[in-house]
Amino acid sequence: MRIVADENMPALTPFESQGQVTRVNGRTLTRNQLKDTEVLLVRSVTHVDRALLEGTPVRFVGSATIGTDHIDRQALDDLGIAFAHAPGCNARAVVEYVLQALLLACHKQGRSLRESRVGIVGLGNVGGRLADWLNALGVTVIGCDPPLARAGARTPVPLDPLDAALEADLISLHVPLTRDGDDASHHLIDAERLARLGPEQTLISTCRGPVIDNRALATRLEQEDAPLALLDVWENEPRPDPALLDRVFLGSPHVAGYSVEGKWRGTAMLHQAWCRWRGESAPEMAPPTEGAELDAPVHDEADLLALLRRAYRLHEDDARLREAVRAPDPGVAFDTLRKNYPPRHELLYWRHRGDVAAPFKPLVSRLFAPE
Ligand SMILES: NC(=O)c1ccc[n+]([C@@H]2O[C@H](COP(=O)([O-])OP(=O)(O)OC[C@H]3O[C@@H](n4cnc5c(N)ncnc54)[C@H](O)[C@@H]3O)[C@@H](O)[C@H]2O)c1
Ligand SMILES: O=C(O)[C@H](O)[C@H](O)COP(=O)(O)O
Repeated sequence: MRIVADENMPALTPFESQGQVTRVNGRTLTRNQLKDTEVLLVRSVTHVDRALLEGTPVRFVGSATIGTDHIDRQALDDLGIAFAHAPGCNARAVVEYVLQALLLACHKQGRSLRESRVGIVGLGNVGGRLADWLNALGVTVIGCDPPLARAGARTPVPLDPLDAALEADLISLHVPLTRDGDDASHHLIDAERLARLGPEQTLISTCRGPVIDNRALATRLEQEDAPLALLDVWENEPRPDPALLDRVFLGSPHVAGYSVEGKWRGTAMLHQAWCRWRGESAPEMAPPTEGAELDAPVHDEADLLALLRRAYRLHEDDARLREAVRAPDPGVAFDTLRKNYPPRHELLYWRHRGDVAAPFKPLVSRLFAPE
């Protein structure tokens, strides 16, 4: 069994014990590299479509990601190729990132997160968990998720229209990138919606770059009454617009979900799906943990931010990205940052020590609780 896998995919040992694994650059993968391949394992940088797969022996494609906008599902169906991805694999890492982003934005704007209203657009694995954690902190959350609303799904917060969520003090986007249908999210946040955001508001995006019209955002951020913006994802990755990066409060190179555990779960979920597809029982999975101690009392929001920064420092990603866009080849520099990303553990890897004031207890217990 010949397996081709993205070179940035960790924890491939279970695949290596059942096949011959070749690691490739996912960004430049071509059909020629798949001529003897039955299994293709990708991440979000590989466009998987008919042109890549037609005429190859590939029968199973796995993407170790939550998002699937890089996969042409219709083409896979037409070619009779099985597909699996990894829903929720790195959701926890993204929510930890967003919680830090919210606290940093509040600090910058001189407001308290607990007294602010947060709009969450998309209440799936990431947005739903974020809503739950913010509820636990006593924050008022305005949720927007038309597909869940239509399905009458149970959600951690009541659902409102998009325009209501966009009136919140801080807004965080968690929708898949889609281009068709009633809920299409391409340029969901366009010039007209950006014009309605004011200087006291914050816009955070960790979903996909094209959900915000980046050119319109760069123009809006030049204006005096601009909102604050924090972006992990960009149009035209790996070459985000340097003018836009200049104007955002904090930016990072699409790494909100880049925890050791999130990446590990992504590969493990594909291995389980592959086993099931082969008619074998799927092995149990549990990410490796070491349970190191993290001593961090929490009495106020500054302490909560300090606790989150013990595990991960968003400012470091911001500094690295600003340097990368000035490199001779910014696209290569962006991808190199992601390839050589320093190990970052989710909070559940640590054991928390230290006094926690009553208003913070429900959230802190969630931060360190296993799934
Ligand atoms: N930056 C990163 O590292 C990173 C990591 C993980 C996921 N992501 C992105 O975040 C997205 C969300 O992740 P998730 O795990 O929560 O996905 P999910 O599929 O669990 O949830 C997405 C939710 O968005 C809702 N939705 C769809 N269209 C909508 C619209 N137009 N308006 C409002 N809601 C809408 C869906 O009903 C669903 O509940 C992924 O699709 C992926 O693109 C980015
Ligand atoms: O959708 C996701 O899970 C993430 O956006 C994605 O995994 C980011 O990492 P990449 O696949 O580009 O390495």
